Amino acid sequence: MTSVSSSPITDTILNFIDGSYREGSEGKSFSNVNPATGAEIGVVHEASQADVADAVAAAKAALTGPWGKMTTAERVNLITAVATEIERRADDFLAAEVADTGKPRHVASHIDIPRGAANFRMFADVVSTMPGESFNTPTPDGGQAFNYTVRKPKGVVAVVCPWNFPLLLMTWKVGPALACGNTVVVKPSEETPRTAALLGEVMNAVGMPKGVYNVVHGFGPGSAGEFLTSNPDVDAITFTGETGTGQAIMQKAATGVRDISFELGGKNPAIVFADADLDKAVEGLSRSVFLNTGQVCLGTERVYVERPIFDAFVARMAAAAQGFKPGVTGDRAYLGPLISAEHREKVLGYYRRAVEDGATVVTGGGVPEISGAEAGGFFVEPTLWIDVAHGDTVMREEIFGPCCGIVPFDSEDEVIALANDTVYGLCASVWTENLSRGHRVAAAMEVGVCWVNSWFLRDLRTAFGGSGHSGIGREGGVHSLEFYTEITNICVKL
Ligand SMILES: NC(=O)c1ccc[n+]([C@@H]2O[C@H](COP(=O)([O-])OP(=O)(O)OC[C@H]3O[C@@H](n4cnc5c(N)ncnc54)[C@H](O)[C@@H]3O)[C@@H](O)[C@H]2O)c1
Ligand SMILES: O=C/C=C/C=C(\O)C(=O)O
Repeated sequence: MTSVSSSPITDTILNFIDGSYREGSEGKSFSNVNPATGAEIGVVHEASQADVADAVAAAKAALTGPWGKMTTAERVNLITAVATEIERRADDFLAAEVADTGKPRHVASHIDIPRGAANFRMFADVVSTMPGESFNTPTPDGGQAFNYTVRKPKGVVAVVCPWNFPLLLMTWKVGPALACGNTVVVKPSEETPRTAALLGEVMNAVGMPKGVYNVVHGFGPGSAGEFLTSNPDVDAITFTGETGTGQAIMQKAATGVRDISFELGGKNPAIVFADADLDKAVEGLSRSVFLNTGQVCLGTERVYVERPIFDAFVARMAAAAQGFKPGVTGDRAYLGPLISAEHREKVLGYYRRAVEDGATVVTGGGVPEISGAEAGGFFVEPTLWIDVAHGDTVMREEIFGPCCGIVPFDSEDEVIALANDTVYGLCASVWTENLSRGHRVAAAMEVGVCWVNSWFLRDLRTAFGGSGHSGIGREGGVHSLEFYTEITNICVKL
């Protein structure tokens, strides 16, 4: 059986439990919609609490089966084979991701799918090369002791993911989790079930022992998400999503004292100094505001520009914004749809709120005229505001759409204070040709990641995550090992 059985009308998307695809045991299902057209293209089988329990039990059993007995080298070979199979089936993953998200094919083919494979290769390397820790310890009797650490998998890891980069963000967790010898139960977003389900075919194809990788479909409260995070046999929870959801999951994780890794929301600032290379800043920031239709946690939703170049910057950004044509089938298709009608209403609510609060709409602010198959898609116009106050709602709350407010500043101290005045702390970017200032201001940002004269450049070995309401913990390179393993220190009296 495969992840998706297709009919002339819609696809049926199944759960993947203990190496097999199956419907939900309570016969519940929900609609899978293509956001570019608004049309139903599939039916997703919702996992019941019993199905989720079966998935957790299968993951637990796999820990003591062949998977749990494998050497690191054997695990590395398997997850490397997963990466190779994802690359071999890149077109299938591309079709699945585009169907679920409506995003333009060039976005998914350049970002989402390649990172799906890279996230497995990266952590195969990390676990193969990660040194251990040891100490020669003088002892009170004048002798010696030898201390060293061994790392063991945490166990069954619950992986709860969002809809904006479904394969990327799921494998960013599954890759290191499996590399470290854990097993996983994945709960993809209800909006984007396909690539997580499809990965089950890859796991079977490479000979991954059954129960190592499981997928349960559903929603959050009262559904698969809550059933999974409250299951007492889950040993750790890694979650990416909204801050409010993180708070709800954290309460469930407290039962049983499970470790958590959270990648949450943000309200990321960009600072453009008067000496910035304007071409670089406009290219980088227009991507940061409009890539993936602004549905990027690392995206920029507030830009502070040093006053002497404010008007020039606004004009250049407006021209760039108008180059992002809504639509995914046109030859210049750059701006895909938002993920759902509900999310579009949320974003349009912020578009209205900005104007109510006195903002000037430089470009956009509404819904584009689109005809044909995409007339039913969840599109909005790329939007820029000026005459926004730092304290306005659209400058403080995460919108998660293709829009940003632009505010002038006059001094370095002033703009550092403005940038850091938020409950979030995910990322920032600083644009200046004075690199001493670039280093200085970047270090002053209270965020997990700060880019200087760049954005979304990713070295997967680096620490990735946020502070404050943007998350708990860091993932990436050896930082993922800290979350996905338990350490035992062994002391031997010599
Ligand atoms: N920091 C990062 O790296 C990062 C990356 C991508 C997205 N995000 C954030 O994710 C959000 C957008 O994604 P979203 O709308 O899918 O987020 P969301 O929080 O609505 O949902 C995320 C996942 O959590 C599940 N869920 C919801 N309520 C739950 C509950 N009570 N218990 C268990 N599971 C539950 C959902 O079904 C979904 O699978 C934005 O806030 C964005 O900033 C952060
Ligand atoms: O929308 C958020 C994107 C997050 C990206 C990563 O987690 C990554 O690049 O590893």
